[in-house]
Amino acid sequence: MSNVTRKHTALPKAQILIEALPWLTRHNGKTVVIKFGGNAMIDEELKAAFAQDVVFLRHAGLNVVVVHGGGPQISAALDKHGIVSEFKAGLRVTTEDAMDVVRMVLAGQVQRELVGLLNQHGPLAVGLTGEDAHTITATKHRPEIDGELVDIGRVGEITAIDTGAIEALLADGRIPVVSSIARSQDDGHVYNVNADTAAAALAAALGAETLMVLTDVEGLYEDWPNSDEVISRLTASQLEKLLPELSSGMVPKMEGCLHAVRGGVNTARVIDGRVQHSILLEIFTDEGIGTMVVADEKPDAQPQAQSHAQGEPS
Ligand SMILES: Nc1ncnc2c1ncn2[C@@H]1O[C@H](COP(=O)(O)OP(=O)(O)O)[C@@H](O)[C@H]1O
Ligand SMILES: CC(=O)N[C@@H](CCC(=O)OP(=O)(O)O)C(=O)O
Repeated sequence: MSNVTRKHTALPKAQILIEALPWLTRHNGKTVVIKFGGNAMIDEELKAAFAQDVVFLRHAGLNVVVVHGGGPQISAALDKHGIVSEFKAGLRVTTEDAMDVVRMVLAGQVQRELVGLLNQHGPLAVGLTGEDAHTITATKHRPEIDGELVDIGRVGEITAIDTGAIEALLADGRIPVVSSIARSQDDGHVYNVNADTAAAALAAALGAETLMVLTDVEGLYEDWPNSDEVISRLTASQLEKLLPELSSGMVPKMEGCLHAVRGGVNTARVIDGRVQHSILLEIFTDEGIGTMVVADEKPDAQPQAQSHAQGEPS
């Protein structure tokens, strides 16, 4: 291949990199928390592409924190142990025996695998659970179902986040990979925390710019399961109104997005983790793919928007 031909074939690649510049400039030095859902870990190729995207962001100057799920992997392991999986209010009913399995699968299998994939690109990833260095502290969670508080075992409600260990890792150029297990603040147990909830709490506590939640749907469907119309953007207040209508896995996910945005995170996004390089796709589309949750418009911005609408010809 001649030098001229080489230049011609490389030019579109340079243009593609330049298209990412505004996003990368905006995010340089900022923190992004990426939640990789167990349902999005479909095959080896997808997991490898996820690791490439995360490492790319890290090398592009972002502080990346990975929080991983593993719901289907836990259910499969519980099944092998003859323990039936049951969910209430979108959360796994976690007996003491089940908790051992949850911890083994999340910290011993899923987290180890992701750390391994990331570290194929260099000495970057360090795995930890919420138990380490008091990163996540919880107390027993009793969700309210039909007006009654129910006991769902060793499921934790986050009471405190200590970002010290994660921040030290980020300052050292590492990629923390966090399993959603919490230490107890009062009874010496460990608790199972939904990974969306953990990711959102960490994003808020870290003052992250963005929370990205990778799952197995395109985003939040407007009228699930009847239609596949994805809501592309909604404000915190709009989401709050929608919450009571949501079901199953979307409940902790969207509650988490709301918590993150109300806690100061600029945008929380639910994106389709089944699409290869879905994280990088976000960089190249201004509005992003999937569903984006943003803070409510500032009060002083509203009158302007209203007067503009009023002034329009009917
Ligand atoms: N309104 C909705 N829009 C999209 N998905 C929904 C909605 N309501 C419920 N779901 C369900 O939530 C699931 C995603 O949550 P979950 O299974 O917990 O995934 P993950 O392992 O990624 O956390 C979807 O696969 C879908 O079955
Ligand atoms: C309390 C609770 O439900 N914990 C979750 C933790 C894993 C998780 O959240 O994984 P996904 O993100 O893949 O769903 C569970 O036991 O399944």
